[in-house]
Order: sequence, then C-alpha cells, then structure tokens
Amino acid sequence: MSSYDVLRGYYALHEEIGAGGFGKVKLATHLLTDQKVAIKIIDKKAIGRDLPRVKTEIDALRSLSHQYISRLYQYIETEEKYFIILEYCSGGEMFDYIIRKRRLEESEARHFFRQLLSAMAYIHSQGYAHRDLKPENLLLTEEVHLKVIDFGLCAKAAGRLETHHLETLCGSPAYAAPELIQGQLYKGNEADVWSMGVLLYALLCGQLPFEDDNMQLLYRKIAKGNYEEPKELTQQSRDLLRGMLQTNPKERITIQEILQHPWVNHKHSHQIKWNTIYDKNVIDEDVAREMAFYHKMSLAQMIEKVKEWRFDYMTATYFLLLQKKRQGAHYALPMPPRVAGASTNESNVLASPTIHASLDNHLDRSGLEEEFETSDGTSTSSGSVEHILRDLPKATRRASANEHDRVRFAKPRSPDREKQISYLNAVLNMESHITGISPKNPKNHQRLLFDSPAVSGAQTTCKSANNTPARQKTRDGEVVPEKENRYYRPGAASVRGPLKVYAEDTGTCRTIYATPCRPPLRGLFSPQKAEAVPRQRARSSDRGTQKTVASVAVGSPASIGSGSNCDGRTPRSSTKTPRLRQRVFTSLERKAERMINLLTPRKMKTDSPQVIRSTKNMVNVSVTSSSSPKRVRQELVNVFEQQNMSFELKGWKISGQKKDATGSMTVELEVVFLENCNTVGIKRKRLNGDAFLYKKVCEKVLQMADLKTT
Ligand SMILES: Nc1ncnc2c1ncn2[C@@H]1O[C@H](COP(=O)(O)OP(=O)(O)OP(=O)(O)O)[C@@H](O)[C@H]1O
Repeated sequence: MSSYDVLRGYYALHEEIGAGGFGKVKLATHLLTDQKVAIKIIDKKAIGRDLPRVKTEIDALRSLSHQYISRLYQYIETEEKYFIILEYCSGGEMFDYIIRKRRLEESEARHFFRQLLSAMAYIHSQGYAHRDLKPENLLLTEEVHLKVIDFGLCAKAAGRLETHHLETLCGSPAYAAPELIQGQLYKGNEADVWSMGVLLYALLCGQLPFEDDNMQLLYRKIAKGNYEEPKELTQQSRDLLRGMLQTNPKERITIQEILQHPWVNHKHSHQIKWNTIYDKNVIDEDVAREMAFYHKMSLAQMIEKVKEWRFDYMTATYFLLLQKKRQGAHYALPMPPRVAGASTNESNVLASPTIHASLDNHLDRSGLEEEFETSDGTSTSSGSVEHILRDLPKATRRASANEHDRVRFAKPRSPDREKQISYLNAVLNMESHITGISPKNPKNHQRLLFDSPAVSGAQTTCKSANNTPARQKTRDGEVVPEKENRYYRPGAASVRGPLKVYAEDTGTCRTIYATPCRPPLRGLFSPQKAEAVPRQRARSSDRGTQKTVASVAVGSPASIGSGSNCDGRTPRSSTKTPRLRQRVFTSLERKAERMINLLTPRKMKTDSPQVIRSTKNMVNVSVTSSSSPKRVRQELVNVFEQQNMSFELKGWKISGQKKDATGSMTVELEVVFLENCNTVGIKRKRLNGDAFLYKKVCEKVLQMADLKTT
C-alpha cells in the first residue's frame, strides 16, 4: 500500500511545486470541486525531532484565517506522513517581481507591503508571531494578491504578544533581528517588524540591506544596523525603513505606527483595514445547499457539519466551492454518487483529526482592502456561456449572507469561468450535429432543443435563418472564413483539453484536437445568431452525449418551461430541474476533459514546449527575442555549463543547482512559447534554497544567454 493511498479518490497529485526543509509541496486537484490545491507532504521519519514544527504550523493555520494568508483546507495524518492541504498560490513568489524588474517602483512595493502589513497586523492581533518572514514565504495568487505561508516557526503568546518574551533562535539569518541573533530574549512582534523592514528594503532596492557570505561578518553587520540607502529612495521610504531597521527593539516602529505611516498611506484615502474578511459563524447557504444535495443531507444538517470545522474533506470542499462562488465561477458539484459512501476512502479522510478552527475574530466586512475590489464591483460577461450560467436556478444565484463578499470579489472573467468555457467547447468540439443558438435569445431555445439528435426531422424547419455557411462570426463579431476557424484564435472561446503545440516549421502555435476538429458550436456560446453546422451522423457512442449536451447545456429554465418539440412533444430534458441540469453538465465537463487527455498522444504532449496564452500576471516569465525554442534551450544549457552548475535536462525544463557559502539552491528554467507575443519565453522557478542566490543565478543566466530577455 502506497503512503499516498489516503488521497486516492479525493485528490489527484501533480508535479512538485516546492520543497522546504521539512518535505515537499505538490500541486494537486481537489477532485470533487476540480480546484487546484497545494499539498505539503511531510515524512514523519525524515522530520525526526522537528515534529513539533508541524503541529505548530497546523495549530496556527487552523486558527489564522485571513485574506492574505494561504488558507488551510484540510489536514491528514497517517502513520508515515502528514498531508497539509493548502490554498494554492499560482502566481509564484513575490520575489520573482524583483528578478524581473530588479527593484520595484515605490507604488508597486507599497501595493505588496500594504498586503503584508494587513496580514501581519492580523497575525499579531491573534497572539502569533511568524518569525520566518522572508521572500520565499510570500507567494502570489493569480490575481496578484499576496499570501503569507510557512507558519512552522511561528510562536503563540500565552497572553499579549507585546509582553511575551521568546528565546528560540530561528528564521533565516539575513532577515533576523539583532536581538535574536545575539541570543537575547526578544518579542516576536518586534522581531517580525525587523524582518518586514528587510523585506521592504529588498523590494525597493533589489538587494538585501545586510549581506555577507561569512556568517560572523553578516551577524556583525546586522548588529550594527548600518546599511546603504540608495539615492532613488524617497524621504518617506527612508524614514520608514530607518524606523523598522532600528537595532534597539524598544525604539523600533510598531505595527500600529507603521499602519499610520505616510509612506504606507501615500495616495490612499483610507488606512489599511486589516481585519479578516472571514467569519466562521457565517456559512454561505448557496454553497452549503450544493453540498447538502451531494451528500444527501438537509441544508440545516450540512450547515451544522461545516460549522464543526474539522478541516477534513468536507471543510476543504466548502472552502473551495466558496472560493469558486466568490470568483464568479459556477460552483455546482457533479451528480451525487449513486451508492452512499461510494468513494473508497471516505471514512479515512473524514476521520482525519478533528481540528476546531478558532476563527473567532471581529469580522469587519469593510476590512476588505481596495485590492480585493474590482473596478466596478460587478462581473462582466463577454462569453455567452455566461448566459447559460445566468440561467442557473434562482437558488444558486440568490444573494446570501455572503453575497456582499461575492460581488466584491467578483471579477470580469475568472480563470475558472475561462476553464468552464473551455470544457464546454471541448465537449462541443466532439463530432456533433447540434446546431447552436445563443441562449441569450430565448426564442431560439426551443429551436435548439428541436435540433438535438433526439428530434429527427426537425433540422430543416428549425434551422436559423441567419446561416452563413461560408463565413462565420466569432464572439467578437470578427468575420473569419470557416476554414480558419478550425484552429484556436485569440478571441474565440478556447479549449483547455485540446493541446496547443508550437510548430517549429511555421514558427506558430496551433491547437490539436484529440477528437476530429470541428468549429466550436459558437451559436451556443456566442451572442451571435445561430449558424448552420453541416449535419453529420453522430457515432453511436457520441449520440447519447450529444443529446444530453444539447438538452442540458442549451435550454434555459425559461425555454424548458415552454419548450415543446416540433411534433408537440415535450423534450425529455424539460423534465429535469435546472439544478440537476447543471450537475449533469458538470459531470459531463469532467468526463470530456478526461477523454481528451486520454486521446491526446503522449508524444504531442512532450515534443513541444508549453504554450502560455498570456503573461499578464506571470511574474516569473521572461520574454526572449527568439522564436526558436530549441535555440533558447541550447543557450540555457551552454550557460549552465559555463557556470559549472550541475544540471538536468528534461524535455523543455532544465534544473540546475548552485552552491555557495550560505547553502545550495535549485532553479528550474522552462522554455515556453508565449502566444500573445508569438515568441519564446523562459519560465523560472526556485525549487529550493535561498531566494537571493536564486535571484543572482537567474540574472546571470538570463544575462549571459544571448536572448535579449525582458
Ligand atoms: N500554498 C502554496 N502554493 C504554492 N506553492 C507553495 C505553497 N506552499 C508552499 N509552496 C511552495 O513550496 C515551498 C516550500 O514550502 P514551505 O516553505 O511551506 O515548506 P517548508 O518545508 O516549511 O520550508 P522551509 O524549509 O523554507 O521552512 C515554498 O517556498 C513554495 O515555493
């Protein structure tokens, strides 16, 4: 039996995304919600005497719940391992910003510092000190929100943190306060302020204030507190840094004072409201209802269950669905299993240690930072799948106690929604003769249902009058010849399943569909009028699916209510409830994705570099001036060799190791194709080791490789 068996049926493990002193961190998918999570896997034997560190981290994370802290979803302990399932921060390390830009503009640094300050003010208010603040422990989400991670060294004061003295020497020397490295008793909150000062300096100046390969010399520099002030720094930032990097902890600026500092509040009309936006007493009813249906419980029972805050699979599902809802994505669970408890490991996972979250805090909804608000506070919809989603049952849309949050969190098009659209098209790219008509136009719904393969003979009478077989309109109104439309184009609804490959011969990127490539049935998903898709006979194995897709995806509740076939019969789908339809659809999406993955030849997956559609929020990607991935890969290999770094080449990824006096560091560089600029890029990742060593190596490699990166 594998030590990972406990995850089977609940999480799908993917690649390793990080490693620390206490184990590795893997990317995974929470299967029930199809959401990405990070799983920190700690081997009990390997960790040995440091076992209490894990307990400390779990205890802290189950208590601390804040918008700028990576959230604990679930915790599993087996005989051999600990699995800590966390909110996944897909935006990489905040530190990668510095590598890309050398140093940040003050306004950019302020953006991140305000988020860090918000998290730290909250952590201290809960009686905790982090004690290991360093760039490696500040990650970013896709929306470029900062998340503090790694609470393994944190300390909890029995009483007030301000009066509680600590003596353990911990953290990374370059970020450690003078009183700490001198072995004096210290206060956790004061030591954290020092580390925040080092971090702010690193953001503004692109280097550390105190640096030396020799540990004794480094300690001496820290104790003296002398550092260089680059001339670009403004007076306000110098003043704040001096306050934070004050060697005498009694004279050091406090968190409360930092919150009021003019540099922090520059061009901000209000001070940071650092309270958490989460409240354990408010359970989102829409999400709970969804879970209740799946688990065949009443809403009241489900709310009670969630409120137990056991940090088991139930807690994880609740948090992940809530996150989806807040992102404006649809959050239906698939159809419930036919047999109760069909999932193999349910008892195992649900029986993971009961951890009561003490999320007691003073909820201040106005505590949401401006960074969490959208410009208009609403979700805009550009794709017509949005209309399908809008057609969801009222219950799923009804404003709940947390609706306020939802609107504030809503953004124009979440990645989930993007994925969803992709899945839908993936399903629809299968051989099909369903003619699509935008659900936007209710009159068309009926016609769509008629056009499903279930209804023979309806095709001619129900076809849209606006058919233009030779030329088709995209969602943006762009007119393209039908032939071109077979491939992915920016602006057309994209498909996650089908593979994007870089074609070396043409220097372009194209999409390969595992199933025969048909133009997406844009009528279903675009606000444009329906188009004719040449009718073909579906494969028998597909027919059932098509029928379901047509009836499930297309009809809105309104159309279902009034829908009858050309022959006067009520379509079978109309008997389904809209909620049920959504669930069936969710299940179908998952199946389609799995099928596409299975059918995509493995060779295609590895022969071409990964295609990245947009680098907008990707702080860890450098753009090169080259259009040849092979050349870029060869240049990188040359540099690793010149630098005498041991490296390993795996497909388009090269991982290299560098050692210096302070330790070792492993960097992974991946050659990717950047679709938006039609050129090759290099994606960086620190696999382990010191962030500044990583910075130095990346800068050197990118500078030496003759690629003109930006
Ligand atoms: N929630 C997350 N999302 C994405 N990546 C993560 C997440 N948590 C951790 N990682 C990655 O894994 C690395 C190691 O995680 P973490 O620092 O928690 O482990 P650790 O064993 O406690 O490390 P350390 O030895 O630095 O204390 C991080 O630097 C980061 O790259």
